[in-house]
Amino acid sequence: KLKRSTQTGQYPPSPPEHPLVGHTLQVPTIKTWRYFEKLAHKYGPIFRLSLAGDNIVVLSDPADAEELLGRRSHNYSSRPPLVYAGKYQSNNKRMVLLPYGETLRKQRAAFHQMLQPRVVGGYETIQELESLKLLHDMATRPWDASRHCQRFSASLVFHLAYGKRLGDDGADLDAVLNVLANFVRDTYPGAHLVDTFPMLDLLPDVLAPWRQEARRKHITDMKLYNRLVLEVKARMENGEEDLECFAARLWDQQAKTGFDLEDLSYVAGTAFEAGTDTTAATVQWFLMAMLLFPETMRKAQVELDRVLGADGKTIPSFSHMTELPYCAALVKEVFRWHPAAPGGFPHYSDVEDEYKGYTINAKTMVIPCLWNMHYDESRYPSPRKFDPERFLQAGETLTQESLTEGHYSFGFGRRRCPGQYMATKTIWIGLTRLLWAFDILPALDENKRPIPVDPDHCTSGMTSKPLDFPLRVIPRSPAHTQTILGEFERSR
Ligand code: HEM
Repeated sequence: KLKRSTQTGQYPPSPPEHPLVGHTLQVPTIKTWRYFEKLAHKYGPIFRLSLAGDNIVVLSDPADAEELLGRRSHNYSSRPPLVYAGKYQSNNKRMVLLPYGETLRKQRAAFHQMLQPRVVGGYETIQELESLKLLHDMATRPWDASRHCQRFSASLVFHLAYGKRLGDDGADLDAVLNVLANFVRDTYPGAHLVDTFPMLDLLPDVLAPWRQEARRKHITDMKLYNRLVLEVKARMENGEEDLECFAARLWDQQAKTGFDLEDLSYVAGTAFEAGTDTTAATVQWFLMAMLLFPETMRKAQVELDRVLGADGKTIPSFSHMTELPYCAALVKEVFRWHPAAPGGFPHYSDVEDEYKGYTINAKTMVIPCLWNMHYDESRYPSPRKFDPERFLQAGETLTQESLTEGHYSFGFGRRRCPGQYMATKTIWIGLTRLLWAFDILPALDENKRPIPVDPDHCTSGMTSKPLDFPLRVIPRSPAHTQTILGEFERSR
């Protein structure tokens, strides 16, 4: 629990707290960001919570996040330590959970090399191929939209990491989705008692069965990730020298980076873990937005027909991006309207700091609440309305990089998402092609009335996506379907 410091200023405001357990019993474990929204209205853009022994400061104004997590990033670039998921399940090597230091620096450098704006153009072929498969799946099995979104994201990042596609029902897909499900569960706040009471880590193995369980998960994850990167190595040795994927680049540079098999496996695997759910959630939020704000879909389709012709013969590709400003604005509005990680990823401070007259203790979890930033009336008028026009009025020139700007969905400072340029292009091609190909409409009940959908019906956790909702995905014309089926056949 926070104690009043003697020399420095006061702590940020906070709701009344219990003398022993702080705010632990008040903070809901589901849709925590909506609770943060209420607190920000009452206590302002910087407030404090004390949760199960952790000091937390929640930031709701991007200017504060840019100052603390950006300009003062030397102090706010760590992550809260997780004994179960970080130390044992990940052997202190999983990037998303790493404290600030040498291992993180090396892993981020490897990511940067593979994902900086200058090189992401190299992945366009993969993105066009996987988004074509998404259209094909939607056209042939429209009732399974949510699974197609999952597959699109998983297969794309898998392809990028290991240079091969995920089969529809292959063992790889199940195995990697299983690792992902474990990871999401085990890093959720409160998932393991030892992370609330780190003292429990002092217990010997016989009294701490959770430790063996976490180590077993590490071994299972490693078996899969080792196999995948070793397969890439074998392919390179068997003559596929031009294999274009993360794992291949990591093997190329191994002498320089000094990564061992385990490091290499984690770096490639991390791309998959961090990139899959976030991308899938964004596509699913888009589908829901189209049901709720159909006029924005129509406007995008008018723009697409003007640029590509209304005959359904030309599928949009990256070469059309600058001619489609409304589609780009719509993509940005999806990131704004429902960020995939609405609560924000926690950063962690190393030493005590002073900001706007407040003391922020060492070892404080600093959470940039993306939801509050995106629902600030003064920045985004009528924030609940999905309105791409808000990004067009600024009159900015459109570049691929600008898709990451104007919203905060990729976080802040030195821990900002290293996949952001790749991710925005994936989302752009996926969404633009869906808009070109389909009318995305509410499902109808037995009386032919639209079945309402509610964005509040969503999952909670580090990422959030809508719970399955009914919808109709209808090809815009037989010619559109013909083009999709024809192009898909040619791509096989
Ligand atoms: C729409 C898709 C995506 C969204 C919304 C998203 C969002 C985020 C956010 C909010 C963070 C935390 C930033 C912070 O701590 O301030 C993050 C971290 C991360 N993202 Fe993404 N991401 C997406 C896709 C991807 C992809 C495709 C990759 C890799 C290919 C990726 C790799 C990572 C990694 C490795 C981290 C951890 C960085 C660190 O801890 O230093 N992400 N992402």
